[in-house]
Amino acid sequence: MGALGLPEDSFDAVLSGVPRDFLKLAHYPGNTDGAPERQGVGPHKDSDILTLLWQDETGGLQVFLEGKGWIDAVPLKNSFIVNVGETLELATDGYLTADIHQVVMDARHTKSRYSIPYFIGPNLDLKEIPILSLPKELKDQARGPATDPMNPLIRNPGINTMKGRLRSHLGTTERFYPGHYKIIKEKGIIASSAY
Ligand SMILES: O=C(O)CCC(=O)C(=O)O
Ligand SMILES: [Fe+2]
Repeated sequence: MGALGLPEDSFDAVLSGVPRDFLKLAHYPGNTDGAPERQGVGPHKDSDILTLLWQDETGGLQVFLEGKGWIDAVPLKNSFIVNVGETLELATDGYLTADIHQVVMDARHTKSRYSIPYFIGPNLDLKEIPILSLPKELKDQARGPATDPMNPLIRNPGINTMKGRLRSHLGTTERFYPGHYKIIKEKGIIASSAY
């Protein structure tokens, strides 16, 4: 919050409440037969506040840059990737934007990829994510949250988190939330994701 020119406690309401952070251990099998693509993670934004992501030296993670397309997030030893999540995009009214990323195990990646994302999530009991009162010079640069009809950013953190979970685990969604599954399949409004 200090980096945004705000008091350190400005985001306490979003960070408080029952713990809802989680850590995932991911394994993507290597692409050993030269197929154009093997199992990865489809393009998505993380729905949380921030993600701290450790990846091994295999590579496979890509970030979408406007005007440039997909670029490799080349592994840097002893470093973490920090993804801005949808919650921060909503809270800063689009001053910070959640990055669109994917994992593509193309023919370059013959070895298994291991990654450990740590998702820092919002208080699920809040009714809505508040908009932070950014200093004028930052506020002037805020473009408003993205309005992609394929991935609506929902201000209620419980519903937005649920959106992320449903699209991540389509098999479970089909079995226990058949109505939601139908919407995802028919309208495609929730892109594929691991989160
Ligand atoms: O495994 C990775 O490197 C990224 C996974 C990811 O983007 C996610 O789980 O949200
Ligand atoms: Fe992600």
